[in-house]
Amino acid sequence: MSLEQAKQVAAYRAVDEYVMNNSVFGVGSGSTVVYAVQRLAERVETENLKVTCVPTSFQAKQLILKHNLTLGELDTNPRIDVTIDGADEVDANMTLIKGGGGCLLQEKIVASCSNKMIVIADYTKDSSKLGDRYKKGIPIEVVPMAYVPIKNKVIALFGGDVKLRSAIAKAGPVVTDNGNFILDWLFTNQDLDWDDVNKTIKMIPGVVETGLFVKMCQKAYFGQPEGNVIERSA
Ligand SMILES: O=C[C@H](O)[C@H](O)[C@H](O)COP(=O)(O)O
Repeated sequence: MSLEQAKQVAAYRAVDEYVMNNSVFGVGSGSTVVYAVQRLAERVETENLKVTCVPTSFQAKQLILKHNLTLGELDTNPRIDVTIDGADEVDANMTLIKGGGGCLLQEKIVASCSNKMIVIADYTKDSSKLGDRYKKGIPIEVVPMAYVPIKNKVIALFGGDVKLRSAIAKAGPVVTDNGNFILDWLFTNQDLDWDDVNKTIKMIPGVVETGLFVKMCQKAYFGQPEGNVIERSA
């Protein structure tokens, strides 16, 4: 079974178990979420479900529109029943690294407004400690003018190295959906207190959000090479 099929089985399982009629659904971002929205669209069609979808990125909004699903926003739907989102890595304590695809701020806002946050991923995201498998570091979304002092402060506080993320199809840095830059912090100590790290980095002026999701996710589904799905709960 391919990696894509592993993503698909996890996404389908989560949507089948968690999305209910007359509910508000937070739509995460990334390649795995594409399958979740596909499955939701099938269920809306066949079961005539009424679901309002709140996006976590430009990509998520486009997915909702493409499948003719009902688009909502936090102004009108400040409470979300369940958000289903991908992750770059999930550790044994259900702490997540997110933002590998440049989306993390709106994802964290929507997750924070959700009764439940469910992660869908393939088996390569399942780790014991952060950094075991995801080697690109922890994304930090920053206000552009502050990226150099933030980089220096993160290194002084916690060590490792920090890189400004470069765009691929554009000269210069990645610019997020919110007009900010992304720093990737390549940490070396895997035994840090991630709750403390998250709070400390967030207090640096100019930091908008970190890709560390601590105590936010209740359940993760990992699609396996054999086609089965492994679940982990917080
Ligand atoms: O920035 C992107 C988001 O945080 C994604 O949810 C995360 O990178 C996982 O994406 P994928 O499902 O493509 O591995």
